[in-house]
Amino acid sequence: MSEPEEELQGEKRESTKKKKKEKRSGKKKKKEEEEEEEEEEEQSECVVLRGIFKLGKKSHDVLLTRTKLSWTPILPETPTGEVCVVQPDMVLLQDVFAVKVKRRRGIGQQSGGPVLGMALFCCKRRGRWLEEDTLHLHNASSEHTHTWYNTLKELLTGFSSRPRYLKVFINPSSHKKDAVHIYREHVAPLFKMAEIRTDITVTERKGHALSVMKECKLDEYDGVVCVGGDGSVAELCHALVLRAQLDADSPEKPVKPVLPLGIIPAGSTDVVSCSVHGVRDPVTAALHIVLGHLQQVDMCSFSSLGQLVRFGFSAMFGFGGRSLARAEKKRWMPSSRRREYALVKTLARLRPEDCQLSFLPVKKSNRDFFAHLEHDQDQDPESEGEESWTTNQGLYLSISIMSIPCLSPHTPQGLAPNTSLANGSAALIAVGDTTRSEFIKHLKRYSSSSGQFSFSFVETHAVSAVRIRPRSLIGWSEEDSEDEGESKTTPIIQSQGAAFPWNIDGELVEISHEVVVRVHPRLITLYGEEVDEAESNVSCSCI
Ligand SMILES: Nc1ncnc2c1ncn2[C@@H]1O[C@H](COP(=O)(O)OP(=O)(O)OP(=O)(O)O)[C@@H](O)[C@H]1O
Repeated sequence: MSEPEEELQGEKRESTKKKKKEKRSGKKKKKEEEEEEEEEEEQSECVVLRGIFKLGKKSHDVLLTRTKLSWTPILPETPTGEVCVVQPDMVLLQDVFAVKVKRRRGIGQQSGGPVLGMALFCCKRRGRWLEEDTLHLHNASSEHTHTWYNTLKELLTGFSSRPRYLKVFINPSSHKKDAVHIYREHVAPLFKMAEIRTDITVTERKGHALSVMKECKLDEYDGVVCVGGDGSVAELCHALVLRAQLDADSPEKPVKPVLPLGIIPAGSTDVVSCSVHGVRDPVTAALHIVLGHLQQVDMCSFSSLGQLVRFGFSAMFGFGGRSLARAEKKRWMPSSRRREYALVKTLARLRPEDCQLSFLPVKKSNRDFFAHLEHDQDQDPESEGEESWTTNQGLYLSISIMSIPCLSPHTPQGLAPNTSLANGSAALIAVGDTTRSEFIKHLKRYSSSSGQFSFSFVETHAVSAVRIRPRSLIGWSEEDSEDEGESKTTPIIQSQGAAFPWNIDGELVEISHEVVVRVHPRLITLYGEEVDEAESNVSCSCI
């Protein structure tokens, strides 16, 4: 064998050896990790405390591990000596949000009193509803009870995602004007029980929350809470991202806010709240916050002529925008009547938009990447996995871009059931020109089970960006002002001449020129969890 050949063989042997070594060390590492996991599991299942408490009238053998508290009734021996095996009941500590020492107190007595035992305040699940539940454990020994109380408190402080200090914004003008009452009645008592401090701002006008968020000292808080409807939620989400951008001195690129946002629903539709809770319920929402359930959520930026309009979750152009613009002009009507009136009127004057629609589809591999991404991984896939822009010119009755499914009691599976909270893309739903009756058929299917997209005039795509360039110069104001009277609302973007109404997260935004929408994967963290369907108890009778 010649020298170079020998060298080559040597190199090959070396590389095979290296590979084998790497494989061995990989296997070793995996084994070590598995052993560590097992050890952790064993440790968490190790009994931390064991003692006797009365639950109800019966004495129980109570065990506390790092993850759960379980109890089994202590049964007297049967005369035959038979052993009766009873399965223990248990509560996971991840569902416990407070523990208190119980004392016997006379009328008017504020403190002291003999110890009776402990009360554990937990969260019980009923479908998607979270409810408060209390577990009473009685033992008159002060020492025994305090040992358990202190240990439980220490274990509960280990849940690092649970907030201790929250900045709360309440919109007193939301929907039925009962946001303050909802907060006081259903949310404040839970926060108090969980020893969460709050700093409350009752907003006085549109944009108030945004201006407070731009200036307040954020680092002392663990989270922000919004009590209001979708408009308030949108303002706070926008404010959180803007503030993060300002803090990071990043005027171009959106920056992920450090603080999560909790949403207490007090609006008329509560689409964002429904999408992360599955129900419109202030107690469920408050318990997600108290227990620190975090869900990362994709957001979009909406810009026109290179200027940021706002950050948000959804936008509707065409029918959705025009319908909202009509509803806004009848603000004095009750919200459900207003919505029905606007829907019917917009259907009666149904007309397509002549525009150029361009979009950047998301590659399947990119969607899979997000589906498998772990919560704590922080990669920037925005630049990856995109195909090239697709452009269509034509007539559209409606174009929607939604980065969340937009669940609501009216549309239990969402306006965009084909997207999820954190899949790194948005659903583009483009409804081409068709007859009024076909369009109504398509709309009606949203409130039933499915099939809303199985029409030849509807196309859907998973996208990372969309550009809509209206061709017609006839905007909203020119066409509709003569029969609608004066607008009582001020659009966020004032424009000169004809402008097109956009519905961005339920807020009316009037824009004259093209709009570019970009998806920003997992840009914001909300308190809640991914749900696939909202509970529905309403039906819309207007169409
Ligand atoms: N005190 C206030 N008076 C008037 N508007 C306010 C006040 N505080 C906040 N706002 C603004 O009101 C707008 C609408 O609020 P919100 O979405 O909470 O109520 P809603 O429109 O009744 O609910 P929904 O959007 O679910 O129909 C938001 O843009 C918010 O900035």
